Amino acid sequence: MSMMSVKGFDAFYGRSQALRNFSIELKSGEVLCLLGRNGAGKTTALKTIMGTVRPAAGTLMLDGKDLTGVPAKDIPRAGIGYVPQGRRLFTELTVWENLEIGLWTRNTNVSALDHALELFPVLKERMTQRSGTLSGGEQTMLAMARAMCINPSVIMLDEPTEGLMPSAIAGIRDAVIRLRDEGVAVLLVEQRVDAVLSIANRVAFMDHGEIKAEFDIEEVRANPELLHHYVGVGR
Ligand SMILES: Nc1ncnc2c1ncn2[C@@H]1O[C@H](COP(=O)(O)OP(=O)(O)OP(=O)(O)O)[C@@H](O)[C@H]1O
Repeated sequence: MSMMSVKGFDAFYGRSQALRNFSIELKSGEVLCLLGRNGAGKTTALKTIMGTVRPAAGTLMLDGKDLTGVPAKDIPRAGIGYVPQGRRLFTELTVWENLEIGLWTRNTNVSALDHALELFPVLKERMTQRSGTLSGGEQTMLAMARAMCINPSVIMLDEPTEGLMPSAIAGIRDAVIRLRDEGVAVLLVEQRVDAVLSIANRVAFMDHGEIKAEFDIEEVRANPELLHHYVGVGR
């Protein structure tokens, strides 16, 4: 049973504070949705966990291992997969080459790749295609498959369905649910209320770099005005 724990992250861009005492706990087999208005600090929270933004204070633990201050390049090796906003694929490289980079990252073997392709069979037929020419949904699937190639205990997804058609969104949602059911801990930044309600186990509301409140999804379903209250969205 895997567990990631972030405690008391502060982060700054110059003199402006982007994270304030940011703390979350995430267990294997659950999806925690991070919700907040534009600029609340959601992406910064993920980048700070990945080590590309250095926290001024706070600790990061994964399965009892202290990852605080570990260089960004070693975070995926420790088992944290990341699908950044906009996917960040190597668009000039083929599907296979992008996946290979995932495998090299943690020296995982082909079983990790087989598993990723089982989740996203559409990629199997496109291994030699340049990834920049994939559809938006396929690109997101490739970014998720690449993250799966490290056999992650935790996977963090930053608005994976942004800009996708409804049919592609459903595919991504199913994939996230499968990852969760396989015991991966999922941290999801997602704006779509219907997606949040259908896949999250818990919701953490963020504002001005801080977690303001956290609820089990049942509480949010029973009190949808919470969404309006914290992020200004209705149903
Ligand atoms: N590289 C940077 N340099 C300076 N300020 C930054 C930088 N990146 C983000 N910020 C600022 O930090 C704050 C938090 O940004 P962040 O991208 O984490 O928010 P977000 O909640 O992910 O927003 P969105 O929903 O719009 O993606 C914003 O005020 C943003 O302008």
